[in-house]
Amino acid sequence: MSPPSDVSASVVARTATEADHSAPVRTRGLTKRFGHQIAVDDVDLVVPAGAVYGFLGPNGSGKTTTIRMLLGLISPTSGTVDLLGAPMAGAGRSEVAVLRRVGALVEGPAFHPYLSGRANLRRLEAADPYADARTSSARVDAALDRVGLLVAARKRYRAYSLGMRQRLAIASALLVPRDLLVLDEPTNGLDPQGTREVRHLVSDLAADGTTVLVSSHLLSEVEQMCDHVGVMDAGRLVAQQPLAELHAGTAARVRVRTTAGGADPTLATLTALGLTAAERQAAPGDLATVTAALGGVELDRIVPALVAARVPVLGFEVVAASLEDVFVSLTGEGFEVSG
Ligand SMILES: Nc1ncnc2c1ncn2[C@@H]1O[C@H](COP(=O)(O)OP(=O)(O)OP(=O)(O)O)[C@@H](O)[C@H]1O
Repeated sequence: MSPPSDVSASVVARTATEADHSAPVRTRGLTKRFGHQIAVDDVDLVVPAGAVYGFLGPNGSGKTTTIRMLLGLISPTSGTVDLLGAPMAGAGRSEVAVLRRVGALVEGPAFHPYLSGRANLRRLEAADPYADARTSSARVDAALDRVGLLVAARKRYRAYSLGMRQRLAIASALLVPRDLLVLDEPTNGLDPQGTREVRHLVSDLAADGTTVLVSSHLLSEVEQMCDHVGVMDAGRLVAQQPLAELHAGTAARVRVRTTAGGADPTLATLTALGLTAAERQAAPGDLATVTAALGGVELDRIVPALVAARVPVLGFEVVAASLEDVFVSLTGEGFEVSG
């Protein structure tokens, strides 16, 4: 679907002008086709240094495919990827060196249920041809400590809660120091407690200066965890902005409470002033609430115009559009807002 609103037009325009050459993740025209299907379509992703970047989009919108291309797990049909300032053109030595500084959780590692958390990480360490065996045990314990699992290090994996299992998976991505962490839907399938644990862990890692790219199909999660957001829809990146800017740029609506019944003149008055998408909802006790998008209409003209039209105004307020409104306008109906 093409971005329908003026909101989407402005945020996409911004994407094109954004020029941050120090960005830990930058793609240009990144595209992936599977047969006739375009899974990722001309994506210019820019993840600024130090950001917690929420890669948001409905299931099937192309997030995982994009992440797999970033990490060199599949090759793009066209377009380029720069990670930590270096072009990722193949599987050469320089690419491997860059990828050592990138921790990733795409499909979680397979953990052995009867081994402890610590023993599981040691197994993964032992399988890493680049790992220094002399520092292995210290690094395993540092990673366990980083995700708050040192006290449970000797417990068997199968006794771990869902949140602990996911934190162990993130620990496996932290066995060597990382400048960039890429997490694909890290809270998928977790209970609320596990989700909170992962969210806090991501905040802690970001506070230490690690840039984090985290994908999610849940708006509430991105709102709570991230400071930047990129929105995918049907393979296209339809918005990319700091979250605060997206909030600031959202169209405000006015809300009028009135007792005007019958042929209520409120809708017509607001529309005549230039407000758009006016809606009336009846409320108990002869009350009605009329809302409309403010657009560029001067606020101080509204109440006098309503009074002149003999609308009994019981209440008048301006409400900022929620991010949910913005994302629904970008990706259409059916976008999941929370889990
Ligand atoms: N290996 C593949 N072969 C064919 N089609 C694929 C392949 N991988 C992904 N696709 C298709 O590409 C599209 C994007 O999938 P992708 O997994 O990247 O989306 P997503 O946003 O990560 O969604 P989800 O959260 O459900 O994984 C989907 O229509 C999917 O069916």
